Amino acid sequence: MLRIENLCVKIGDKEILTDINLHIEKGETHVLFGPNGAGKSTLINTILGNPKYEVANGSIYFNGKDITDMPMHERAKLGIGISYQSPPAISGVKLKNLLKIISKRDWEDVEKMVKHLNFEKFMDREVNVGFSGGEVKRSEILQIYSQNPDFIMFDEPDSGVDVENVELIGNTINKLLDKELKICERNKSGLIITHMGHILDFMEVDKAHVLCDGVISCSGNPREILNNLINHGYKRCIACYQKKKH
Ligand SMILES: Nc1ncnc2c1ncn2[C@@H]1O[C@H](COP(=O)(O)OP(=O)(O)OP(=O)(O)O)[C@@H](O)[C@H]1O
Repeated sequence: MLRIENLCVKIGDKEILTDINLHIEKGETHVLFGPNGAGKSTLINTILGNPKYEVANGSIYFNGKDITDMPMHERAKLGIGISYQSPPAISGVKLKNLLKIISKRDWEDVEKMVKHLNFEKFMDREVNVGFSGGEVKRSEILQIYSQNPDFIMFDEPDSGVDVENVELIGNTINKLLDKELKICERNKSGLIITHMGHILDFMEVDKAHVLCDGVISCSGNPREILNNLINHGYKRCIACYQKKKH
């Protein structure tokens, strides 16, 4: 579904991502770990086509199509979506009305999801205005469910969220990514960015990557990598990346 080859990304004169290779098949969900400033947001913004990020080298393919130079709105039309870490508040627009505009699903299904996320009382409120951290995450999940893209990036869906809501968000992401189906029957793929991996207690992912200083320093079994991070922090990953670099 998504293939990234030898991607180098700059902001101004500064190279932020170096030689990124990433392949996420249809039906797969990958997780991206990395310390602060590693380049995780840069990677997802580049996949989205945010013009602030310049692709200095390499290519991005989506369902076989080269989207490296494609504008953001066309990528969205192809089925690339994001659930943001800190989306803006939209004064004057009720959540219910926004959902009616962006939704590609039957309204009945959206209402079922509203109920599942215990979000009924937020439908008549202005989007994200005065929402707590956990409420913003649920609002984002609801919006991405309504838009129904095929490839979904979740930027830190578990940060600032209490245990009950991490479980609810994890279960909902599982639903969004067709996790109840066999991998060959799924139509969705995902990329999840997380610092500490709490969300992984409630969902299955297929592969993990660690990004250090703009380089993917290792990829492999998510649980193994997460246990390593819990026990040793990013120190070992940075040492590993420095060994590879020299
Ligand atoms: N406009 C900019 N000019 C120069 N450097 C920038 C600019 N925007 C981002 N950077 C740098 O790019 C690097 C990667 O930032 P990015 O936000 O992608 O990291 P991240 O892994 O998402 O971090 P975090 O986990 O803290 O959110 C950082 O060193 C950051 O300072």
